[in-house]
Amino acid sequence: MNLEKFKGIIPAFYACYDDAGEVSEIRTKDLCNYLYEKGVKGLYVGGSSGECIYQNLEERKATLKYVAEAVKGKLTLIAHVGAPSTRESVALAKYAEELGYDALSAIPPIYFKLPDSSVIKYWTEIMESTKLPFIIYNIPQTTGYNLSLPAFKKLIENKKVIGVKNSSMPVMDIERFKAAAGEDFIVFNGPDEQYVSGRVIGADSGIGGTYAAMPELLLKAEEFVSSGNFEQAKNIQRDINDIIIALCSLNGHMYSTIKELLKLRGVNVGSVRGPLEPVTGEDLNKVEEIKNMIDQAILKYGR
Ligand SMILES: CC(=O)N[C@@H]([C@@H](O)[C@H](O)[C@H](O)CO)[C@@H](O)CC(=O)C(=O)O
Repeated sequence: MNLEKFKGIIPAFYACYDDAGEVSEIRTKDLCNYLYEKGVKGLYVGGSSGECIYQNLEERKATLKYVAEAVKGKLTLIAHVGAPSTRESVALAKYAEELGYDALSAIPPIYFKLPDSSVIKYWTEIMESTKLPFIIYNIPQTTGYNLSLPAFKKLIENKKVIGVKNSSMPVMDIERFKAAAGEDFIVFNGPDEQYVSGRVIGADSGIGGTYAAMPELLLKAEEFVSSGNFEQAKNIQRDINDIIIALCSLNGHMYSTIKELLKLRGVNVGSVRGPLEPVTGEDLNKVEEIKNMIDQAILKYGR
């Protein structure tokens, strides 16, 4: 399979709500068009940034549909279909296939601590439900499940597995997954704070939750890495990290800060859904300062 379409900057897509907190078609499409115009490679739809665990099946299907209607054929589309039950995940997977998505992906099962055998069975049942390729999603800090190398090796025996989105913090995990799976396989860097190091140690591409807040900077970081300009890659990563720390420093959840920031950048996707908390009071004024940090960095590196 030609994996080129998965290589590049792939923002994790945010849940887009109207002012009443319902999934919004128009705002979903606005964010798609905004990111397309910025030049990203694809979208990872309905993952952590998509607030998937706070949405019901119909809402998740609606988002998959609105995104496909807006940018199918223009961007690589990966549907995150991880859900509390296998049944729901399979329903989402089949729907994503109908809509023409390029690949599926899923977190491991949540809430119950299940053995490797159950996790592998869950992922395999999703894979077997469609003809689409599958990208494993390893994110131990939120799911409590840390994908081991033996479990990974077992999973990649299935040729439908074309990649892993690795959000665990040790960059060495990326190196080990890449070493085990080889060239004909995509390892996605998950932690945006180490995009550059993830790429240098073996990641082929990146999917991230802060990319949509500052796509220009991630695209530039990728340009520096792929052209071998490691001094500038290191510098831009430092600026990206200052921005991520600022995004996490306000009184609401990071996604809420990012959504306020996006309003200032010209695209309104509403706010977050509880139990995530919105940014309030004085802290709302600080979002402007974060926008200025991004603007300054864009000017500094040129894009
Ligand atoms: C734990 C977590 O949310 N990790 C994010 C990161 O991109 C994260 O937002 C970023 O590194 C800032 O900490 C991604 O790996 C996952 C993600 O964005 C998604 O699935 O939507």
